Amino acid sequence: MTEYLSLPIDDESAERMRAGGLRLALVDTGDADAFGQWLEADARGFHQSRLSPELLAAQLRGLTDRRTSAVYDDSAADPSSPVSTVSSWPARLTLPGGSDSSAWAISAVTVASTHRRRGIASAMLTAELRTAQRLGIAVAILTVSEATIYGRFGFGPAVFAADWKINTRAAKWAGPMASGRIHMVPLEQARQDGEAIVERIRLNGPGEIDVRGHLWNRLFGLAGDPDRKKTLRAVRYDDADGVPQGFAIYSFAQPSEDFSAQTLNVEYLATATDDAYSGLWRYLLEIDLVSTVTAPLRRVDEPMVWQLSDFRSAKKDDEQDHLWTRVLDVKGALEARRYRAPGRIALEVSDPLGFAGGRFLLDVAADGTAVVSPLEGEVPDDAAAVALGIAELGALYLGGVSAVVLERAGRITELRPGSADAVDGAFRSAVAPWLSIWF
Ligand SMILES: CC(=O)SCCNC(=O)CCNC(=O)[C@H](O)C(C)(C)COP(=O)(O)OP(=O)(O)OC[C@H]1O[C@@H](n2cnc3c(N)ncnc32)[C@H](O)[C@@H]1OP(=O)(O)O
Repeated sequence: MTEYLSLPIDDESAERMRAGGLRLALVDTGDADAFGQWLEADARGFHQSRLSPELLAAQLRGLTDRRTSAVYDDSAADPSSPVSTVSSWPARLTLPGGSDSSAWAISAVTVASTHRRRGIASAMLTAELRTAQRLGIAVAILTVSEATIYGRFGFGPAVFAADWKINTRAAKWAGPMASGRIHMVPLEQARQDGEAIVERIRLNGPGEIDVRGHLWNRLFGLAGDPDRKKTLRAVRYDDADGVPQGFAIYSFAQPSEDFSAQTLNVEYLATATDDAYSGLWRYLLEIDLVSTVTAPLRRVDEPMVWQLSDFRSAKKDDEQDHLWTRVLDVKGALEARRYRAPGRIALEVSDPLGFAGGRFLLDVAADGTAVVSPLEGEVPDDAAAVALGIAELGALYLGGVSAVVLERAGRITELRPGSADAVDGAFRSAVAPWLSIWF
């Protein structure tokens, strides 16, 4: 489906921009000049360097599958350079229960520092949400630069990630001994073999999206960034039958004074089996001339910690919100996922922006599927009941946030005692949701 690329720009936001002397438009990603200016504006918005010719060429080639919007100020000194950027596409988001569904992924939200705080980002984001609704997509998602921006648009933090730091001089491997073997592989080969592995495991836990095209190439340093490519190494894990079951990409940072105390950074690690997981972690933790392994953007409940002789040798350097979720269609979103326990839950959802609020009854069957119907009148006697904002529903959606905690924080209200616990019984995921990349 490519309808999302050509659907006309949102009228309401275009009108709002026009009233302020600005022009909201779709960017033709086949026009190298216009799209090149957009890509430069995007890099400038995140305070990144100007794009090298290689990086520009790779992005011009690799990002054409995104709906690309810009705001222009025709009175500016350089009117061809956008004063605001955003891009979006329908990603496949893994939901609790092992299915996936279309989610509107929003990225590259920038407003030039000359034009900030005039409502441009608000116009762009509400345009994105209306566009997703017009396409019949029930949920919008994004990874954020700051946790302060998106709550007002109805997004809640739903997936968290941790940066791990392991002291490899203290950590001794105490986990299972893997039965397969590790192969050094060129980056191009890891990219090729890795694609099938990642596709095989994508539905294993909620929160992941399909990583393809430019995003996928970028992981391997194959998206026009020669500096990144220079530093990366790749290994593949094959099981005892010779079948590839995992891979890792990593790089080294060398300290100036002690050559035997280098830091290995795990750039990406994907495994399809527990055996591959043990094999690759053990390999990464036992490399010579390394005293520290850092592993950013990993699971908050990484099993590796339980495979070390010294539990304290692995610490979280950081743990923070990663994927934010915005429900645009309560029925569509809640019926797409599965639940852990049968029961009935009444949800009174408020949405100040008017996209998806209302009163709903969620009926979960014994097989974990659910039907959502509008709730009119009294809450049925046998139902739990909570009142919550759309951002809180977004936070709960993938099963990684506790309704009991949100209730204690005053973020959701129990309309019947014990209802937050009932929500958790149905909504929580056995494994913490995880998303392995930024987008
Ligand atoms: C998914 C992603 O791409 S995440 C990346 C987000 N982008 C960046 O971090 C790049 C640097 N920052 C920027 O480009 C801009 O500052 C943006 C995009 C964050 C905000 O753009 P603006 O056009 O200034 O926002 P806008 O004027 O629409 O602000 C809307 C509201 O959000 C608030 N707001 C905007 N930015 C921030 C912020 N960084 N922190 C807290 N509040 C903010 C505004 O004060 C305003 O509040 P109000 O409605 O109560 O008055």
